[in-house]
Amino acid sequence: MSGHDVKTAEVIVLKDGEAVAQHMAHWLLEQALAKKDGPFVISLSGGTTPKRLFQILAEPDIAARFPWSNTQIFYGDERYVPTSDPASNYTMSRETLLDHVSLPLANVHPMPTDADPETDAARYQKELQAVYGANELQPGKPLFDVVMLGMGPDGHTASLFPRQPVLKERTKWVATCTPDNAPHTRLTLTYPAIHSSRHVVFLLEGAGKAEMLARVRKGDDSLPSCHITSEGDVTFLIDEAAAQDL
Ligand SMILES: O=C1O[C@H](COP(=O)(O)O)[C@@H](O)[C@H](O)[C@H]1O
Repeated sequence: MSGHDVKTAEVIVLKDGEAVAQHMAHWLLEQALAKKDGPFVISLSGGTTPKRLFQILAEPDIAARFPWSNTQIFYGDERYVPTSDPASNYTMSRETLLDHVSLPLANVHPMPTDADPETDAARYQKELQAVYGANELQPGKPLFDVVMLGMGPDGHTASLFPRQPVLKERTKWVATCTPDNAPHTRLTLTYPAIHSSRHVVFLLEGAGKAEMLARVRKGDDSLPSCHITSEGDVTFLIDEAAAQDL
């Protein structure tokens, strides 16, 4: 996988959403097994796209080989709702994946949503810092092995929404965002936190993603997804429907 930003990113096109989810699951297993010098740290994306991937990771064939005890699970964004709310990204991942594998509880890091958004963003940053082992991001020492991302119909990714102050955040690792046209306040990783990664992988499927993806690849910098970078590599793993305007 190669390319430090969305314009130079490798684009892998597979037949359909099932093929994308299968490819990602096997690739993640390889990455996790290859990680020998510390924990395998992953940030999961939210929304509906990763659901099938999570189910595949929970199937016995992969789940039995995945080094769960060496894996730390974080989230790229969260809707500021209780975990009982069906909009919770954490809850979707728990129901499809976490409840079905031998992952120590201490290795799962849902974004907290029980104080207030600013306090909880700061708490989550501290939780990341504890696993990272430092309070400042250092080039050459990526925070994440893998950051999974999706993309919304307005070009948002994680909860980096168009025109929001969070897009200018260069210091915090986690921040709040209250989008104009989405129902919930969000917590989100910021650009610098996502940049501190070995691999960023956008998972996109369906014709609904096609136009936005084409605009991102052409460099429409009004779209938050356009500004995603990684000190490692950025890859688009997409299906044929999402690729139709490329
Ligand atoms: O709001 C969100 O949307 C994007 C895309 O979601 P999807 O349902 O089209 O897969 C997602 O990546 C982000 O994490 C989420 O919170």
